[in-house]
Amino acid sequence: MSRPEILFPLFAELETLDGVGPKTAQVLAALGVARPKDLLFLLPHAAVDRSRKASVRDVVPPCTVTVEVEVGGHLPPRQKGRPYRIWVRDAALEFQLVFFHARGDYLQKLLPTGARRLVSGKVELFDNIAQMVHPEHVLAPEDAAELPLFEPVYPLTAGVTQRQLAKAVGSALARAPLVPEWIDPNLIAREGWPDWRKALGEAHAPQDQAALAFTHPARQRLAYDELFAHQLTLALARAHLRRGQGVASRGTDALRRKVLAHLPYAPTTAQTRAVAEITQDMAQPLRMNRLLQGDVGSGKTLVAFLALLTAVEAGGQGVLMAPTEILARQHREGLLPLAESAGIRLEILTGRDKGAERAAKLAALADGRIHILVGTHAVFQKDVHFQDLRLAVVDEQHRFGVAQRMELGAKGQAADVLVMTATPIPRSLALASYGDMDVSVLDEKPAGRQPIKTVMISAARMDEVVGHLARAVAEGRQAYWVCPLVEESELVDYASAVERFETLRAAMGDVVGLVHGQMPVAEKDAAMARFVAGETKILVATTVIEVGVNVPNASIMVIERAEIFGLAQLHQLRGRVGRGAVQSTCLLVYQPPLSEAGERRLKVIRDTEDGFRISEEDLAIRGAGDLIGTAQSGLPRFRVADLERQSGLMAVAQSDARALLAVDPDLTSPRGNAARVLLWLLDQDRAIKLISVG
Ligand SMILES: Nc1ncnc2c1ncn2[C@@H]1O[C@H](COP(=O)(O)OP(=O)(O)OP(=O)(O)O)[C@@H](O)[C@H]1O
Repeated sequence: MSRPEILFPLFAELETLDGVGPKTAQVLAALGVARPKDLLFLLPHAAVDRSRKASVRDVVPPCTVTVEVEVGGHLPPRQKGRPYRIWVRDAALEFQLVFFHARGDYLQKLLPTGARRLVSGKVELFDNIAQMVHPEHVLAPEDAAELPLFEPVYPLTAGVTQRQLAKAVGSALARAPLVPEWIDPNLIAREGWPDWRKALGEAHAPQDQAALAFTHPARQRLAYDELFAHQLTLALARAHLRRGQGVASRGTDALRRKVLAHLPYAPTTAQTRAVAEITQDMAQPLRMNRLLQGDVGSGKTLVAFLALLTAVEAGGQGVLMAPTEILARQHREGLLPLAESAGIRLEILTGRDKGAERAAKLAALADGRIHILVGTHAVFQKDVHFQDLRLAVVDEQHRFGVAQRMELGAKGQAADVLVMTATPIPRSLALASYGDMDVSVLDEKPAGRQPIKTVMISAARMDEVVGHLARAVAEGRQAYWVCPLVEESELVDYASAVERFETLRAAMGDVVGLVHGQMPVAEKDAAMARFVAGETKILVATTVIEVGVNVPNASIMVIERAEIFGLAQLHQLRGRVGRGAVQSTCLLVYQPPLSEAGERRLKVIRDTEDGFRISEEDLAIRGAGDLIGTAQSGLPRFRVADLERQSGLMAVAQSDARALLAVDPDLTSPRGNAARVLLWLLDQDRAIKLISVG
């Protein structure tokens, strides 16, 4: 489907806008403004009161004021480095305009003696004389209308001025067409929201401070538009995936029974429930698109494996994709005995497989001799063919976005998709990231786990930390030691893993191992393997161990410079211990002095092990944009909507979007067509391609 014609002017080149040349266009591009329409959604974040006063005498300096003046006379600097002064007089008072490093001929032109000018800027008292240093605006009285009484302030990037931006926005606004309404009329009426064009006008021309608040109807509406477009995309993706002729994979329970009998423990209630939800979904002829969300250590891997067995029981194959080589290998090690007990073949495929060995694996995969494949991204390479892929499990996919999920489904005719994430996220964010999926939650940890003892300790007491560690190692325990960065940064004195490794090794000998992101993969694996085998007792690491690493015997976690880590990250890191039956300890080592905010954050970690609570606190402290690092999280970057403060709108948008698609799956009704316009405006048009009817 092509772009609606009414939107053409908004999709023209930026240079077609007033006051935008090639240079400005480049600067705007850095702001994420590619087309005139993007300017519409670049809302002012503040505004300056430029209401006209008769005299600077009417205000109490220092303060921004806008007055009309008559230029009295110029006082060029008598010495280099001194300012250039110009006497002016408003209705009641004489004062000075002050310029540093300004050229006299330029100022003579701007403010000729005897002329009348509207000047606006900050006045302050200097030697009891009112002065305005570098007025922000100087206008001829006949141009006064150019300066609104309440001047919007746009987020700026170097290289473009407020005035240029305001002009470009104005020019884009003039192109905003009358659009059909895409929001549910009942909702509009209930909320008292303006129509789209009016909302844009009001948001860009605030008349008072209240107009800048996220609660203002114009802003609420524009935020809702954004959330609605996003949820519509997710709902379309969901409908599309489910519509893709799914295969009903009905298990026989035969393999699962064998594996469960072999396990040294019983699944938790939550695991059993999740498996039931998943297998029920797999038995449907619709394609499954499901998220398995579970806090650290809640036992997601077993759930995924039982789902994979269901695919095999139904006569098909399954694949489990991990984000890193280390994790893929760990899954293989953990699952191999279980696969053997079920009498099926499980293989691993990563970027390291080459030549004849790889070819043999691919052949075995293509004719169905391999039942379950575990691996990295390599499992989705073009030449990897399954005989009958029924289920794709993706581990730790908070690094993927909706677009990648759409691609993933394309492998195998209509494989069911199960995504595992250990990142507990608040509901509003979960809806933003995973609104296209159905969700199973593991909200229970396996029995017998002891709470982790978490303490905050100053780096000044490093000797005690090392002493504690030495005693624990002597008792046969294992520990992780996490450092923030690999190489000593020139700017910030972060502890470096390499350096820490060397000092610990000097103190404790070769029971100390090292693993960091810059190491060659083979070395990394070998270091991990030595730790898993218990050959090394202390593993100094960077955050590469953050996600998913499982060494149940490790019961101590030292995190150095804990105050600079994010809460979610600390929670993930700490989750590496407390996986066995012994009491585990987590030492949050901070560099004093600890800031108030730093202390508050570390205390959150110290006081709870509940990932969902931690994520709520994190959201409260940091804000949604930061929370999972939007760029890599797949969480869309909302331009207008504020996920923290407008989170309520997200749920409304989701049900509204699903409701619209229920009655108009192809978006062909008048409201459906209006929604298409919205999707184009907000760069969600790829969703339209998912609709069968163009
Ligand atoms: N029901 C259970 N009872 C006891 N132990 C279990 C149970 N289920 C899983 N485990 C064990 O708990 C540990 C953690 O499981 P798993 O690695 O699947 O956690 P996870 O949910 O993937 O957590 P993370 O995201 O932190 O890696 C493993 O050693 C696993 O064998």
